Amino acid sequence: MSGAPKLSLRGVRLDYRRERRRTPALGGVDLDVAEGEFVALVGPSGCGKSTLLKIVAGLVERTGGSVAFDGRESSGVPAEVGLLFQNDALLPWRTVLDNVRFPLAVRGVPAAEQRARAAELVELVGLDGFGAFFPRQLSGGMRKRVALARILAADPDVFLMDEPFGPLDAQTRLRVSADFLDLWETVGKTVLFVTHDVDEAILLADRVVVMTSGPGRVKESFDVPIPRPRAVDDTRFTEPFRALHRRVTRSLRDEVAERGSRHG
Ligand SMILES: Nc1ncnc2c1ncn2[C@@H]1O[C@H](COP(=O)(O)OP(=O)(O)OP(=O)(O)O)[C@@H](O)[C@H]1O
Repeated sequence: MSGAPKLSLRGVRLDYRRERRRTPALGGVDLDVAEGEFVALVGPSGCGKSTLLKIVAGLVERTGGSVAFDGRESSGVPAEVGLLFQNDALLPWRTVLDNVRFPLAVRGVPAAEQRARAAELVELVGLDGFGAFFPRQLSGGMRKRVALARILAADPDVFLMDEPFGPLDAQTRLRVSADFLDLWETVGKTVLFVTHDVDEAILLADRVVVMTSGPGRVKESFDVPIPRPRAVDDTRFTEPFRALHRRVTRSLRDEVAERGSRHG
C-alpha cells in the first residue's frame, strides 16, 4: 500500500457552459478522504456538492484538477465507486432479490451464490419476506433499503451518496439513517456523503466538510468527536453534538451571508 488517501482531490474545477458563457460551478476543490473514513459534505445550495460527486463518479468531466484513488489518477468511470443518489434507480421490472443480486450477476458470481448473498443482504437491511416484491409495491423507505442492499452487494471501495435519504419523511429518514449507520459501522467503507442536513452530517460522519458558496471550494473541515457506535436517537441530545452543530451552522451561515453581500 502506498499510504496515499483512498480518495484524493486536487484543484478540481468545473465550468458549465450556459448561454455561451462559462459558469464556474467548482472553483478548485482539495480534499483527501482516508480509507474507511466517512466524510459528509455540506454547503449552500448550488455550491457544487452534487457536481463534485458526479465528477468523482466519472459522470461529469472535470475542467481541471485531479481525482485519484489510492494515489492513482482516475479518468472515466472508476471501478472503485458505488453510487447512491436521491433517485434509488431500482430496476422496476425486477424483484427486490433480483435487484440486489444484479451487481453480483454483472460480476459473474455463480447463480446459487448470487441468490444466497442477495437473500442475506435483504435480511440485513430489514426486508426479510419482501424478496419477491417489485419496487412499486414498496414504500420509499423500503426502496432505499433495497438500494442500500444493492450497493452492499456491489461492495465498492468508496460509497458516493448524494442526499440518499432526502425524499423520505423525517421519521423514516431517521430510521433508515440509523440502520445505515449500523451497517456502515460493520463494513467500515470509505464514504463521501452529500447532504444539506447538518444533523445528518454530524450523526453519520467522522468529518464534516463545509464548502463555500459557488463556485465551491472546501471552506472548513470539522472532525466529529463523537465515539462509535453511535445511537442516532441519543446522540442528537449530547453536548458534543450540539457544540459541533453550532460551529458547522455558523460556518454555513457566514457563507450564505457572504454570498448575499457579494451579490447584493
Ligand atoms: N447540467 C448543468 N448545466 C449547467 N449548470 C449546471 C448543471 N448542473 C448544475 N449546474 C449549476 O452548477 C452549480 C452547482 O450545482 P450542484 O447541483 O452541483 O449544486 P449543489 O451544491 O449540489 O446544490 P443543492 O444543494 O441545491 O442540491 C449550480 O449553480 C447549478 O445551477
